[in-house]
Amino acid sequence: MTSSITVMVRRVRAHPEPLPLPRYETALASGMDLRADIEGELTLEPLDRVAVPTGLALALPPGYEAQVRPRSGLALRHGITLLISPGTVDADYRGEVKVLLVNLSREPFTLKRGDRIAQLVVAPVSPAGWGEVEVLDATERGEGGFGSTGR
Ligand SMILES: O=c1ccn([C@H]2C[C@H](O)[C@@H](COP(=O)(O)OP(=O)(O)OP(=O)(O)O)O2)c(=O)[nH]1
Repeated sequence: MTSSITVMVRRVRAHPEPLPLPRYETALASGMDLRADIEGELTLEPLDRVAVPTGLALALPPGYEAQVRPRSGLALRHGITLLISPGTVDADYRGEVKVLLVNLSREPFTLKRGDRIAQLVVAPVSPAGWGEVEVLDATERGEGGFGSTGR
């Protein structure tokens, strides 16, 4: 069992019926579902793109990020998928977390208030510096990529 960290969260939209905070649905889940904090409904026509508000602003501890990732079920059922995946929420970002969606289906897609539209994965990050060299160390993979190991 790994220890958990505390992420400070602020609701940025006042509403008489606030949405529940994201939570892990199972004991070992890595993502917490984000909900659409919209008034009523929002319809995306085919190829429409929109930054859907979640109503949440975060203060992640230094050394952490949050990744906005698609939910596979949503993509499969409705043909709607995240335009930018994963999105990155930086530890110093204090604005509202938004989910970038594009409707890739041929049909309009309607979101309702509280629909779970993406998942948030909180993860540690290592700051990296550059070590510039003329020759990189040899590895088994070498320059092979993009399917070089077969199907
Ligand atoms: O799916 C996303 C992606 C980003 N963000 C917020 C949090 C992040 O910290 C900020 C900036 O994101 P990013 O660094 O990806 O954007 P950029 O295009 O590089 O803009 P900037 O110049 O503001 O960094 O926008 C979201 O709310 N949802």
